[in-house]
Amino acid sequence: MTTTISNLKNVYEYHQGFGNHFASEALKDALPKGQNTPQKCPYNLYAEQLSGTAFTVPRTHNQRTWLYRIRPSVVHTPFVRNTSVNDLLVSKFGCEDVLITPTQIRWSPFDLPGAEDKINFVQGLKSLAGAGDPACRSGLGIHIYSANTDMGKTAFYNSDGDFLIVPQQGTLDIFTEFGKMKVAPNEIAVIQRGVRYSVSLPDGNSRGYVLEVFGAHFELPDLGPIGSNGLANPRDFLTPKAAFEEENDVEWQIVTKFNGQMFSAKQTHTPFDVVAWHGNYAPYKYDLANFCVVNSVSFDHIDPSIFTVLTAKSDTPGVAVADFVIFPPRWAVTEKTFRPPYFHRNCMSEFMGLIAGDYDGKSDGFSPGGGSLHSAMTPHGPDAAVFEAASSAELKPVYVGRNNQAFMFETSFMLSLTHWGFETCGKVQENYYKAWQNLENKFNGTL
Ligand SMILES: O=C(O)Cc1cc(O)ccc1O
Ligand SMILES: [Fe+2]
Repeated sequence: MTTTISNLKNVYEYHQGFGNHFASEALKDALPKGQNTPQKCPYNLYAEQLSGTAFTVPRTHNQRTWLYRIRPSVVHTPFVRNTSVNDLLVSKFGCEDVLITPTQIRWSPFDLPGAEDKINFVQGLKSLAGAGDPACRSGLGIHIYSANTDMGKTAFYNSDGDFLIVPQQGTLDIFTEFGKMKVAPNEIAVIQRGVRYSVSLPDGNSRGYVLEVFGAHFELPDLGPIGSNGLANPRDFLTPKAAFEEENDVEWQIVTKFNGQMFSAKQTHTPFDVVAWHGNYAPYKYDLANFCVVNSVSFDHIDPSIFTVLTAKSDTPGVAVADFVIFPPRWAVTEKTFRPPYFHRNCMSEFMGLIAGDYDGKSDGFSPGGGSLHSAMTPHGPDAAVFEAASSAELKPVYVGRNNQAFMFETSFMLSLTHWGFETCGKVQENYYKAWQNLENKFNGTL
């Protein structure tokens, strides 16, 4: 017999704030008072802790949540290797068959699934590039997803790292153990290691980008002399409030990526049975329109670190495993300045994607749903057309694209490419290098 009782309270309601310790109840008094593990929990719920950091890290870094649920998540059959879920999601960049090149790469928009294909979010994830290995808790993966089907009674959790998800087309309706959140293009979501979720696609065809970090969690960047406000403000981060369903005698599949391999297990109850939770390890979303842009109001092009939304720090101060950086709509007002991105070679590697509109560094060929990779020490910068136009443009204040939203995953790791990303996807633009070939010698020897 099947019973599904949906508790509609709190659905798409959110707690506000970044990194807060929240207390969330879908039923009144479902959280134990004054302790975590009472002999009997309210409503006969089971107490379960989800740890996001080692127990013993410094208190300021400690992340964990207590979940009060109808059944503990251990009630499932053994995990079995399941290669049919997805074999294009790659994690072991140090040892798998990957490709290495310093050359500049640009991808045309990645294909949406064909109408005859039924691809859900987990099946639609494909790796483009990455570094390191989840087993050593070090490195990152850069993936895209392209999907058109709800996950239904399949829940996914990533045992390897945190996902920062950047939808480019189609809203993601995500049922997590912590509650439900809707994430539309121009919003992002972070779903940490271990958190179970199922993605529905109310708009059908959906596409986006994923940054996976293996050994770190995302933080707000330090603001230095900027002071205590600006960039991504903590109160604009939204974590779902507890919302649960009760469902028995219904088959659920739990899928996990564990040390780079896909596994699945079965259980006969919903994993979304958390009636209450408290703690600071919980998924969240953020609307990029809330980013408070800080930039030069006098002269010169400032480094893109001013646009950092979130950073996953390495153990070296100031050096990120990966930064999530955006190029949001903003006023450009600098005087006597070449305003677009400068020519440069960076010790970091830069993967870029485009959510909507244009990017001021490129005149064409960089399109929403596509991407580019400029790896460590590989030269890049404005294309010839952008250089010509910006070198003689009138420097009045201009608003840079009301609907533009480009972003960058910037990493201190050196990235390898997957076969799918470099070959099979068929989206790599052979002629990308030509974007710069018309930059002529204009040297005239006199001032
Ligand atoms: O390469 C890019 O387009 C990203 C970028 C933008 C910018 O304004 C300065 C440096 C940089 O790497
Ligand atoms: Fe760059």
